[in-house]
Amino acid sequence: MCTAATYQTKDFYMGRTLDYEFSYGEKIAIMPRNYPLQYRHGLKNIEHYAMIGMAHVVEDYPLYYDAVNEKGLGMAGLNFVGNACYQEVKEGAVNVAQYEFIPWILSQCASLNEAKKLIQTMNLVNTPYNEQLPVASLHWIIADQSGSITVESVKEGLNIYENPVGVLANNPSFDKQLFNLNNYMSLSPKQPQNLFSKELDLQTYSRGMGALGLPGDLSSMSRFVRVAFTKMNGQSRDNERDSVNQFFHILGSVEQQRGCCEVADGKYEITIYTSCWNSQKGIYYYTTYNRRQITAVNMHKVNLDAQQLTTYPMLDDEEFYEQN
Ligand SMILES: C[C@H](CCC(=O)NCCS(=O)(=O)O)[C@H]1CC[C@H]2[C@@H]3[C@H](O)C[C@@H]4C[C@H](O)CC[C@]4(C)[C@H]3C[C@H](O)[C@]12C
Repeated sequence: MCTAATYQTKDFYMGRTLDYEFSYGEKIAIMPRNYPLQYRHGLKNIEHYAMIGMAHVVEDYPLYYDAVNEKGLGMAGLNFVGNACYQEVKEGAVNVAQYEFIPWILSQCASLNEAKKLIQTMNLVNTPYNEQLPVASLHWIIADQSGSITVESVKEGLNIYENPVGVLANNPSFDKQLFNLNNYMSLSPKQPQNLFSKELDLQTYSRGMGALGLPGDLSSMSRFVRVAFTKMNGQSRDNERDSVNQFFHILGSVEQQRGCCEVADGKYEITIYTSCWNSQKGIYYYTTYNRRQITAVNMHKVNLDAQQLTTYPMLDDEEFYEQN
């Protein structure tokens, strides 16, 4: 399972949890403007926007899971197993392999509006990166300060949904996730009133009773509701430290602890990492299952006019702060 969210304070933040039972080996990868970005089906854009994100890097090529570009447009791919369906390669079409979708958009689009237009021109195809790697079954959230969309390639074609919540989880399709929120409209951070019956003297005997009914399980439908509620009601000051901290708390509401979600005998899905980027500043923050300390990589600290990819290992060891 995975969950992605956006968050607006003074700056615009976005990120995701990456939940899985094994890791492909992740790195934080900065693709500078002159990295020779070539596409599988013949498209090329040599000079492009720079981007930073989490990727599995093969042969110096970043297979991005999530990333943000220097213009503040961000994107994350989340599992959409059983629903994702890509096209066959078509002669004469703008064929974009599923693993190229993130760099294809982020290298060319400075805003969500530009992304919406570019997506209309694309034929998203099922080409795998190589024979060792499967075709990933994903759907995507794309967002900047102006809003969010969800992109789902299904057997009927490409669906592009406005995403007014700025949240994405896994199955089912986004329209159903959004509709499901109707079931929770009475939830509130305030204490409830007794609307149950005038004849009964019902009392609020604990704080937090306004959110009674907020689903606490790990299913994606429930995580969608939980993150939406936490994000929509969460409060923080608007400076960097408080915004980033608050963002990690929002996604912390759907973290997966080892042991609670068994996917095969003795195999458990966990939150391998959580990311949060500041779209304006190009800073990519992350925590991992073992490293709760927030770690930051700033894309503007490398030469963004270079040609080579810069990668940083995803640090995964906890450093306890010894106070005495
Ligand atoms: C498994 C990851 C998604 C995690 C997730 O959504 N879990 C939910 C599980 S469930 O639905 O609820 O069952 C996805 C997100 C991004 C994916 C990776 C990226 O798409 C980049 C490449 C794409 C290649 O085709 C396959 C390897 C890969 C390196 C992908 C491996 C895997 O599919 C990743 C890592």
